[in-house]
Amino acid sequence: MSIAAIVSASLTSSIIRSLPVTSPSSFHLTYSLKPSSFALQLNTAKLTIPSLLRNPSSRFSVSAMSVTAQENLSQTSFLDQRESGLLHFVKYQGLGNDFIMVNNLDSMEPKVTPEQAVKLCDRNFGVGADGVIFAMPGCNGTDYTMRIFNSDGSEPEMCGNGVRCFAKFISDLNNLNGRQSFTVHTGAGLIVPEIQPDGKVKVDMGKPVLKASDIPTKIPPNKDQSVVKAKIDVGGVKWDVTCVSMGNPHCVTFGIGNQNLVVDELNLADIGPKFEHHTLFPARTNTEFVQVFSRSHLKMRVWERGAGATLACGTGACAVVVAAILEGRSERNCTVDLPGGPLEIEWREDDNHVYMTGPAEVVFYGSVQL
Ligand SMILES: N[C@@H](CCC[C@H](N)C(=O)O)C(=O)O
Repeated sequence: MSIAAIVSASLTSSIIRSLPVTSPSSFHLTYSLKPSSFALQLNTAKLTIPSLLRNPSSRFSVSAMSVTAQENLSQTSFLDQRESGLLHFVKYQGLGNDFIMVNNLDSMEPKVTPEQAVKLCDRNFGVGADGVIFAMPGCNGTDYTMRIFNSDGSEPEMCGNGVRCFAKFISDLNNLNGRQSFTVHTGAGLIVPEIQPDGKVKVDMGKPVLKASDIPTKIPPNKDQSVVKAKIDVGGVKWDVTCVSMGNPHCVTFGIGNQNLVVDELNLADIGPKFEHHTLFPARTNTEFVQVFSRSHLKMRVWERGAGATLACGTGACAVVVAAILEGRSERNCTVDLPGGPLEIEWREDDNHVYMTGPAEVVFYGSVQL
């Protein structure tokens, strides 16, 4: 696998949308190894980049592109790599949780295998991402289906930051005729994102699952089958944990006994894998370590199943607020600070659904040979 092109590290989605991409003969690209000095020079308007992604058959012929590199990038090899077997993608990030988004709207079969996803996600030898997300046709009456591979190639049921990126990706790919909300089928069931006037995405994440066997966890449950404030031994230390599924499994800890966590002091790379692979979690687990600032302001760090330490986890932030409420530590509306920035989370009493609001942005458009 080799990266054939990386386009536009600093251009925003709206600028990209308005960029005129022309017929092959008039497409001219000035490529620099430094993203900040990248420039795209185009002539008359015919196709937009999103329209190229929408209609693979109308993709430009790369052999007609003129490439100029400031450093000694071989023009021939750069173009040769783009002749066949290319995957066109858009890289998105939600609070630094980053994804390679694939237009898979013409098939229910992912265009990338789990093994290829591992290579694509590699930050040294690939594009670099926490996961690969596929936008697929809807099923069970939904508008779309979202599937995701973690950076280790495993397939989780859901991804909160990913579904916000998915919403922006879909609105770029498809003319939604002013509609800002649609339904998405996921492994966690029906998810409903809504793009807000300020560009952030609010997502109805559905109901949290609290029944131990459904999360799943083997921690002996309370009488109501939930696992709230249970003690488990991880790495020789007795941690207090509450377990929540947001479609995918989460183990939330506010610390050890009455000691409040200072999350910046944690050695996540040491303790995270011990939770993830603990025998009490038969499907492995995502783990959130939480510090409470006030009843409406929490701070968390996450060790994700199949992806390790990430800058943010949307389902994790939802699980954290559910756990904080169950443990009597917070109100139903909270700001959750993550290493990549804050998310607004609400666990609504009337419908028992969790709502997540946060950003999702384009990082760059690119093509890669699989
Ligand atoms: N980062 C995601 C969660 C992605 C899936 C997770 N690693 C799992 O295996 O469950 C989020 O924002 O929710």
